[in-house]
Amino acid sequence: MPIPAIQWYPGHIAKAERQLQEQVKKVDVVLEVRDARIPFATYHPLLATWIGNKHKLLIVNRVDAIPPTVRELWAEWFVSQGEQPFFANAQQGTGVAAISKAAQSVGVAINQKRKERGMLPRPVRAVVIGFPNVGKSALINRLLNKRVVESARRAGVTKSLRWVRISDRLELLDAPGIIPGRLDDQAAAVKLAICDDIGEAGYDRQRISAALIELCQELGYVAGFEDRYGSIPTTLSGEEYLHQLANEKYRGDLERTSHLILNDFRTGVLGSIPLELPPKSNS
Ligand SMILES: Nc1nc2c(ncn2[C@@H]2O[C@H](COP(=O)(O)OP(=O)(O)OP(=O)(O)O)[C@@H](O)[C@H]2O)c(=O)[nH]1
Repeated sequence: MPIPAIQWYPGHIAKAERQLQEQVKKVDVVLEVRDARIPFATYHPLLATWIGNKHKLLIVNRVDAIPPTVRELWAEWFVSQGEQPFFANAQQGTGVAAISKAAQSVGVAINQKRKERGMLPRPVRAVVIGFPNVGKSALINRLLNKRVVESARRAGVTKSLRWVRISDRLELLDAPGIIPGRLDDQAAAVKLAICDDIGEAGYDRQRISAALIELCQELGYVAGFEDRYGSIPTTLSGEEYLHQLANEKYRGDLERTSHLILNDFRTGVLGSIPLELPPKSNS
C-alpha cells in the first residue's frame, strides 16, 4: 500500500504542545481520553513526560463503536499494563459517573495532605485531554451535566482557561487540552485520518479510504461491506475495491466513493469496527 500523504505543520504542533503542558500544570488530575477504535494511535509517546507524577485517569471513549468482545480484550490488556481504563460513550453519557467519582476520589488524598499542613480542603482540579475529535467536549458536557462546551465533528481550538465547578469536590478546566498529532508514526496518522481526527485538508481521501478497506480485511471486519455495498473486499487490494465500488456506484467517481466509505465507517453504518486490537499475551 502506498504511504498516504499526511501533511503536518510543526509550528502548530509546538504551540499545541506548549498549551497542553500549561493546562496540565494547573491541575491535580488529568483525564486522558482515547478513541476505543484506535487506543494506540490516540496515545502520544510524550504524554507520560508531560503529565509527570500527576494523577491520570485513562478514558477509552466511543466504546459503542467497537464490539463488546474487543472491549473486553482491551480491558484485560490495559490491566496487564498496570492501567485501569474507564470505558465510556460520552455522547450518551455511559460510564461518565464512574469517571467523575474516580476523579473526585483523587481529592481525598490531596485534602488529607492539606489538612496535615493546616490548610482548608479544596476541590480537586482536573483537565480533559486527548487527540482532536476523541470526544473531549462531549465528556466535559456529560461531566457538567449540561451542554456548555461546543461538541462537533471537526478539529477544535482551545479557548481561554476557565474553571467550572462540577461539585464541591471537583473543578474542571472548561477548555479541553488538545494533544497534537504524531509526526513520527505514519501508520498511526493513517488511522487518525480514518477516524476523522485529522483535518480533511491534511490527507488524500482516496488513499485513506483504501487504507481503511485494507485494515478491515486484515482484522476480519468486512461483513458490513457486504451488507452495505453488496460485495466483500476479500481478494482485492483496498485500491482495487475502491475502483470496483466507484464503477458500480458512482460511474468511477473515486472521490465520492471514498467519501461514502469513510463516512459509513465513521457513522457506524459498516458496523462496530475496531482498527486496532491489543497485542496477544504470550501466556
Ligand atoms: N458514537 C459516539 N460518538 C461520540 C462519542 N463521544 C463523542 N462523540 C461524537 O464525536 C464527535 C466529536 O466529539 P467532541 O466531543 O467534539 O470531540 P473533541 O475531542 O472535543 O474534538 P475537538 O474539539 O476536535 O478536539 C461529536 O459529534 C460527538 O457527538 C462516543 O462515545 N460515541
